[in-house]
Amino acid sequence: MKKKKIILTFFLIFLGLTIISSFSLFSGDEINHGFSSKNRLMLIGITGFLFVYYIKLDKPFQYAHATINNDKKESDQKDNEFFTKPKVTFEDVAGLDEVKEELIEVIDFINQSEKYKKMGAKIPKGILFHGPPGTGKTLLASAVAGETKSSFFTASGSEFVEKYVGVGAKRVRTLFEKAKKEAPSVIFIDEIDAIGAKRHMDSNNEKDQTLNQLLVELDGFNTDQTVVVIGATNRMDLLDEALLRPGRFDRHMYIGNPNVRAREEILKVHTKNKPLASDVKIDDLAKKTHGMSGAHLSNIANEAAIIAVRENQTIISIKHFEQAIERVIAGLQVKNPTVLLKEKQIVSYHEAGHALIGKILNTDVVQKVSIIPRGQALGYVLHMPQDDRYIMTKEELCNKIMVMLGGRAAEELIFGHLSTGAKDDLKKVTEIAMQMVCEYGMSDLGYMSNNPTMMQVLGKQINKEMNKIIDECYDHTKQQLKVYQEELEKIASTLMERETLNGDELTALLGDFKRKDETLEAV
Ligand SMILES: Nc1ncnc2c1ncn2[C@@H]1O[C@H](COP(=O)(O)OP(=O)(O)OP(=O)(O)O)[C@@H](O)[C@H]1O
Ligand SMILES: [Zn+2]
Repeated sequence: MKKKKIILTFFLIFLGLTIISSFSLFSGDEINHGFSSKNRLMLIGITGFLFVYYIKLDKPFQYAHATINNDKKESDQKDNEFFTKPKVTFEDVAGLDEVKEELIEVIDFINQSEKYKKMGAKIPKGILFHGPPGTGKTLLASAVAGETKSSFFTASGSEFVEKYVGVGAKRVRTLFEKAKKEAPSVIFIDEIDAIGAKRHMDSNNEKDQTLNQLLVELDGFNTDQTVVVIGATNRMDLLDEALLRPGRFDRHMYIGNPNVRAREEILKVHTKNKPLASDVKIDDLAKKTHGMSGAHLSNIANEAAIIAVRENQTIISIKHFEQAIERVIAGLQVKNPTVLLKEKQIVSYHEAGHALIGKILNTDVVQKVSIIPRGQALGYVLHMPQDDRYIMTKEELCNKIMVMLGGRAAEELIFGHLSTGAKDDLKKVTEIAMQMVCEYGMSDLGYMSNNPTMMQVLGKQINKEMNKIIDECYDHTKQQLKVYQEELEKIASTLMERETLNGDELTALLGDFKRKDETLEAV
């Protein structure tokens, strides 16, 4: 290949020179020198063709070059390991005002570290974000780096345990070394519970070594280095005490699910660059998305846009958002479901039971009842609380249980037997009853506050109290359904026919059904 290339190089030089000389000779008499313009054109054509061939021949050299580039890329990648470019600032983080306010002090420390160092002030180097998933912990940490134009290093606790098996402790050291070298920097360790969970007294396993290294690193850097470490977890209760001690992760910030105002802000951020129809009212959407996290809301905004594109629309309307909410809450709609007629009947009564009890007790607003299978559910009722609630009374918790038992009670009332369809309902009911007894002191056992020793000793009595609550709620639910059986049949048969009813349709279908309230009092 090399020989061929050398010969071709010489030949091309020779041809090139001939063409050049043909031009200089041409200044005189072209015919005398034997270079007609036709010949010259032919010569240029042949040279061009050979040149292309020459370039093709050169390809292996290019590959070699590419390999060198790849090697360089790999070494760059190693250098950039853990490093992420922060693309957001506080403007991109909606709501969370109290947390942002607290973080302003940290930002000031990074931006004006000299001011603090002069005063000998020790600024918290370890901050712990804790709270449910998808509430913006990662986003917030990235925004701290963005606001301070710091280098941003991210790692996940589970990565140290799963990806870097055997070298977790070494990777932690590397992470801190890099961050110190690039200071000012922000280190973000997500899922910190994966390495920071309580150590076992007798074991010296790899996870413990990684955690020990993390503790060493946290203790190791002083105020001269402007490095702030932010950890995040959904399970703060699992963390080793040592990690939370002063000087380590000693500032704890709870990042919870957004309230209605924050949901509105988050939806605004995520619909900012999307063409919205005039029927989309962000404040209404915020009310309809109770209990959802920022990640859910960003998902809904994106899903609504995708649905609109799928329908060949140029703007996103409220109907697309409603479909997106359903998709996010209830899962994907099952295409061509094969549900037997008998099953469809059972599901219709089951969902009608939930919806009707919700209406009777006037708990949350029923937004939709459907027997179209979604995800693993054969039917579902979407209900949303009217307002954000922070305190609930015993009566309200019982009402919640009754709505959940409405499905099972309707099945028993109409068909005289039970089915497996109430599995999830029963799980949720048991959870609430357990909280009522063990956390809220709402049973005859009185105040308990989730004390593990007490729970062990009183195990049987706790069960008895929980059963008492659930049984009473179930009896009451069945009574209600008996009184309103006519309405139950009406909802179920409409569902059989139309498969879905929205909140307004349900209200219209029931009319002034509460007229029976007096009868119920007498039951
Ligand atoms: N307050 C918020 N403002 C704007 N967007 C938000 C907010 N909270 C969450 N989001 C959106 O949700 C996405 C996921 O959030 P993020 O990854 O920060 O949550 P997280 O709390 O770190 O979750 P996890 O605990 O599961 O790691 C973000 O990329 C963003 O699009
Ligand atoms: Zn149910």
